[in-house]
Amino acid sequence: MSDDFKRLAAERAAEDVKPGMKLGIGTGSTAEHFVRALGARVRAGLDVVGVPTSERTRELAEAEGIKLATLEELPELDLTIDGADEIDPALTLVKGGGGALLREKIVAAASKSMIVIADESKLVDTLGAFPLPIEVNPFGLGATIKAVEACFARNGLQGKLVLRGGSDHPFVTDGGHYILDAHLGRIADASRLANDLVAIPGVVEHGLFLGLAAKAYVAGKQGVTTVEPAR
Ligand SMILES: O=C(CO)[C@H](O)[C@H](O)COP(=O)(O)O
Repeated sequence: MSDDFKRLAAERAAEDVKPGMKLGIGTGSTAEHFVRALGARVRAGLDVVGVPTSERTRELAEAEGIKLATLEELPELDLTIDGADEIDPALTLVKGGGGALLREKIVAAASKSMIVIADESKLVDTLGAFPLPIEVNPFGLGATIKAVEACFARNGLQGKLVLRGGSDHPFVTDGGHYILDAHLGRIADASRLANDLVAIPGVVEHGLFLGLAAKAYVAGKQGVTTVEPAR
């Protein structure tokens, strides 16, 4: 069911793509539905160029026959379409469940607009039930973990910090980094936490996306709903 909702949201977003657009293309199972829907439109004659946010997305987009470029070649994009792990009423997101948060954030920030696609289970009142992914440089991992824990304490937060994949076989991102998943439960002030996390030298990026999403297409039993940021 949830996968059908993901597909519906993705197909709705594919309708917003206009000829000539330079597109950021997200990562994850919802984004994969978007890539397939976009591929169908491309094969029917739509001329667009996409910048993928992961190697996984690149492979699928290539297989779908979508013209691709890098962000070096196209540093300004019209629209990015991507999934999310959590979406709050301000359209602040938690992303990175699929491990692509760094490239996803760089691509979204280089886009004039970002549309989030999701099934309704991703809508939350307060972020934090989904573990917050924090991408870190492998160098000095122990010191970075201590600094991240101190940052949580300053922010009145506590919870397990788990190295994705475990210490024997850590998950490695497309950029060669590790991911720490922070089980915080509830993030009352995402903006403050985001600013504190990026100030830690070993932190490359975190999965809080603030002020990037213009709207979300969220699909559920009632069909696809357009969600805009609550002011
Ligand atoms: O941030 C992401 C990948 O880094 C994904 O957008 C997020 O994990 C949602 O995934 P899915 O669409 O599979 O539910």
